[in-house]
Amino acid sequence: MTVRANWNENEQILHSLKDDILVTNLEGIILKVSEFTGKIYGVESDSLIGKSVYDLEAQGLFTPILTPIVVKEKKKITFVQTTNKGKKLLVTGIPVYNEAGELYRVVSYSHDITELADYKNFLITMEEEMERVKTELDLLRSRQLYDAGIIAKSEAMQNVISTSIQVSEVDVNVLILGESGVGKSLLAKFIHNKSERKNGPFIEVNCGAIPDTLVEAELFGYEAGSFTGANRKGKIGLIELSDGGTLFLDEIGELPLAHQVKVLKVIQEKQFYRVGGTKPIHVDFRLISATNKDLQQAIKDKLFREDLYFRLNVVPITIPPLRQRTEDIVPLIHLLLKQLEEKYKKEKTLDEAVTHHLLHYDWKGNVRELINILERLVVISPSSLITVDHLPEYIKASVPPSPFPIDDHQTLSEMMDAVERQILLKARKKYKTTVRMAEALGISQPSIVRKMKKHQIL
Ligand SMILES: Nc1ncnc2c1ncn2[C@@H]1O[C@H](COP(=O)(O)OP(=O)(O)OP(=O)(O)O)[C@@H](O)[C@H]1O
Repeated sequence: MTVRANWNENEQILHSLKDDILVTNLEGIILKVSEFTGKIYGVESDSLIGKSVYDLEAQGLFTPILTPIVVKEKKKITFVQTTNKGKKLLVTGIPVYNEAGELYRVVSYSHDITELADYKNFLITMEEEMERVKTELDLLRSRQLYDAGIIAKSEAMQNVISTSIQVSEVDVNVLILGESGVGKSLLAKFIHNKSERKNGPFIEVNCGAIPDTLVEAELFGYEAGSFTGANRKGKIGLIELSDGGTLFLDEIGELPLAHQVKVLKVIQEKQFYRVGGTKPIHVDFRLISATNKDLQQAIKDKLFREDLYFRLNVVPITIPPLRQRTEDIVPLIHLLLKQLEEKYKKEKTLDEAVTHHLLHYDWKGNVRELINILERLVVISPSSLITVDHLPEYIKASVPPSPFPIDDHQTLSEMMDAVERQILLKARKKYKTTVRMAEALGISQPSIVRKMKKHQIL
C-alpha cells in the first residue's frame, strides 16, 4: 500500500494525533515527527528533525531501523522495535511516492506493545513452568507406580491411576470393577497407600472365600462363648480390625444375600455388634470394594441388594482387561521377569518371538495369568534364553504367525523373501521332505529345492 501525502496541509492533523508518526527521506533523515513521537523516546520531538535514523540507532534511541528496509522492499513493512526506554513498539513503515511515481519518503507509525510483549513473556514463562511441573508430576507418578509395582503404560491404565490418585485423597467409597486378575487388589492397596490412612491397617476380606456360616463371625467378630466351636475368649472381626484404615471387600459380588443387609448397615452407620454382643462398636474405615461380577445383573437376578450397590458404587473405577491394553504387556513382562529372576535367582531373557506370542495372546486370566506363564517359563527353561519351544501349546497355537513384517529399511522384494523363507522353514518343520513340502505348497519339488538353496536352508 502506498500513501500520497501532502504534508503542508496535514501538519496540524499530524500533531493532533496521539500516535508516534515519523517521516524520513530515503537516506533516513527525519523530516517530520508527530509531537507524540518525542514522548515515546523521552526527547523533544523537534530535536529529532534533521537527524539520521542511523545515528539515532547508533545512539541507542531505537533499534532496528525501518527506513532502509522499506526503501529496499518498496512495500509496507511491520516489525518490532525496541526503544531506549526498553519499550517494545510494533512499527509499520509505508513507502510514499511522489507525483512522478518515484519513491521519496518513508512514513512510519508505531504502537506500544510493551504490555503485550510482557504478557507474552509471562505466558511463555508460565507455559514453561507448567511443562516443567507436568514433567515432574509424570516422573513422580511413574516413580510412585514403580514403587507400588504397578505398570500403567497404556492410556486406559493411566486414566485408572489418575482417578485412583484423586479418590485416594477423600474418604469416598470406591468400587473397583474388572475381570479376574486385572489388578483390583493391587489398585485397592495403591489407593490405601496414597490416602491419609496409609499408616492405618489395610484389611482385605475375600467375600467369596469365607464359608457362608462363618461370614458374620469373620466380619463382625464374636463375644466369648457366643456359639459352639467359637474361641472361648471371643474374637475381633475383620471390620473392627480395619479401624483407622481401609476395609477392602474383595469379590463383594460373592457376599451371600443374607449377610448383605448387615454389611450395608455397618457401611452406613460405621457401628455394629459382635455376634452375641450387646455393646455397639464404632469403627472408622474407608471402604473399597471390588468385583468381577456384573452387579447390575445380580440385582436383577435378586442376588444383590440394590441399596448396597448404590452405597458401594460412589466412585466406580473399571480396570480394563489386559488384552485391551497391550501397551502394558511388554513393561509388565520386564517387571515380572525381574521379580521372578530375583525370586528364583536365575537370569532369563525372552526370545523376541516369545514376546510376540505373549503380545498376541488373549490373556483371559489377565496379569495373573501372565505371571503364571512367566513363572513357568523361568522355572522350566533350561537355558537363560526362553524360546517359543518353552511356551505352552495353547499360547503357541493362539497366535497367528506374522508373515508380513513391515520394515522401513527393507524393499518389497526383501520383505517378500523374508516371508518366503519363513513359509519354507515352517513347511520343512511340518512336512519334513521336499516332496511333501512341494505338494502342500502347490509348487514343484525342484522349485522347493531351488528356493531352499536360495535361502540357504537346505
Ligand atoms: N498393572 C499391574 N502392574 C503390575 N502388576 C500387576 C498389575 N496388575 C496386576 N498385577 C499383578 O497381577 C496379580 C493379580 O492382581 P490382583 O490380585 O490385584 O488382581 P484382581 O483383579 O484383584 O484379581 P481377582 O479378581 O482374582 O481378585 C498380582 O500379583 C498383581 O500384583
